Amino acid sequence: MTNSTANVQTSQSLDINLPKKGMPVTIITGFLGSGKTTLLNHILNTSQDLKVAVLVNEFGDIDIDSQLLTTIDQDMVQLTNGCICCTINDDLVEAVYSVLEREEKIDHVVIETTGVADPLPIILTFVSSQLKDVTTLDSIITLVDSETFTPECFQSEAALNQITFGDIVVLNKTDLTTDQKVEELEEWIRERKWGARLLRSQQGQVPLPLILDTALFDPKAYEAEAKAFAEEEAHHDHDDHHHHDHDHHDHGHHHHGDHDHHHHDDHDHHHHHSDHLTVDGFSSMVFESDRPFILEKMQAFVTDHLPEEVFRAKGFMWFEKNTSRYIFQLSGKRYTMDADQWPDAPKNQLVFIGRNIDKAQLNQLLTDCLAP
Ligand SMILES: Nc1nc2c(ncn2[C@@H]2O[C@H](COP(=O)(O)OP(=O)(O)OP(=O)(O)O)[C@@H](O)[C@H]2O)c(=O)[nH]1
Repeated sequence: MTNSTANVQTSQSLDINLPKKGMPVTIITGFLGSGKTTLLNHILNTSQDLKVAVLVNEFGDIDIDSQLLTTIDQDMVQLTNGCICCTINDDLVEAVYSVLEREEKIDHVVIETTGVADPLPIILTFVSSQLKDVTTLDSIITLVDSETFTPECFQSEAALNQITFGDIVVLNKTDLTTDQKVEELEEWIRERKWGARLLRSQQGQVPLPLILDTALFDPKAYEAEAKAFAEEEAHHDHDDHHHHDHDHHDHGHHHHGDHDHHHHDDHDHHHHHSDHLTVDGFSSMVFESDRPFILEKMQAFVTDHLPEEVFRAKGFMWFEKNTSRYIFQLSGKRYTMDADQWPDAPKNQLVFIGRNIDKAQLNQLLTDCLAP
């Protein structure tokens, strides 16, 4: 189709000019530590011909996830395989547009949601906002930790909703549990979500054709909720005096990487906020230090003194008399520390997530592990 833009209405003409209209989008959800980032890395590593743009929605103030995908921390970064990664700071619509506006080839957008959030607001943003005209939601993938997941799961409504919304449910970490437990889980999930595609995996290793370009998402299932969502958004927009322009009619003027977010901060009508406060009773605490840890103290802390309320932790550790960077991953009772290299000056950077964390106490325990 060429030269037809002159005939279309102004409000649509820019969308039509958008190079990546109709972009397929996959949303990855799943509870804390279930393997979302691992699956994302699998997608990035095995999708040779497919150019994937990644949007990361982080819970916690530092950006560990996008650093685990690559080693640069800006709003939008180039991954080593040429894919791009963008952090959803405040505004999902903005983040999606900044991807669609890019000139290089992109075939698919994958969004990793935070483990503690209900994915519904993100889904509804795609089916009810202006994004519905420029993107196609392909499927919602829910990751499940087969070892730790139980239907009573952490009394978290979000964890259950994540399963209800999954078009594809990946039972991950099957290496840590028995076949029988996996079968029971599958049965339970089938009862809760009829027709979902169920897959089993270790380290998120699933064949990409089973999870990308599946067209399993059904917008009709969300019609009523989408309507209510759109009305509520309109209502909030109406109340908001200095509301910023959500229409991207001026998108041609944006320069990538310098999106101005400060005017979003003083109002919270965006349900898709990656909010740093409390989601479903969970909160996060960030610990950063330019002093190294003492290895023995840190190990004793992790194995013996970690408060029970901490369910998930991750980040980078620096130890005295040691030149490696350690990637720390803790999920439930398990943790790993994998050595690699510092991309720049060493620095401890950790995020702890859990319910009712005593932040002052946790901060003190960690400070006590630092070298003098
Ligand atoms: N044993 C085992 N470990 C796994 C598997 N998949 C992922 N892991 C590990 O589980 C931990 C959590 O994985 P992530 O991919 O970071 O989980 P996530 O869902 O992104 O975590 P959040 O972003 O905190 O919600 C990491 O240490 C992974 O290496 C698996 O199949 N088996």
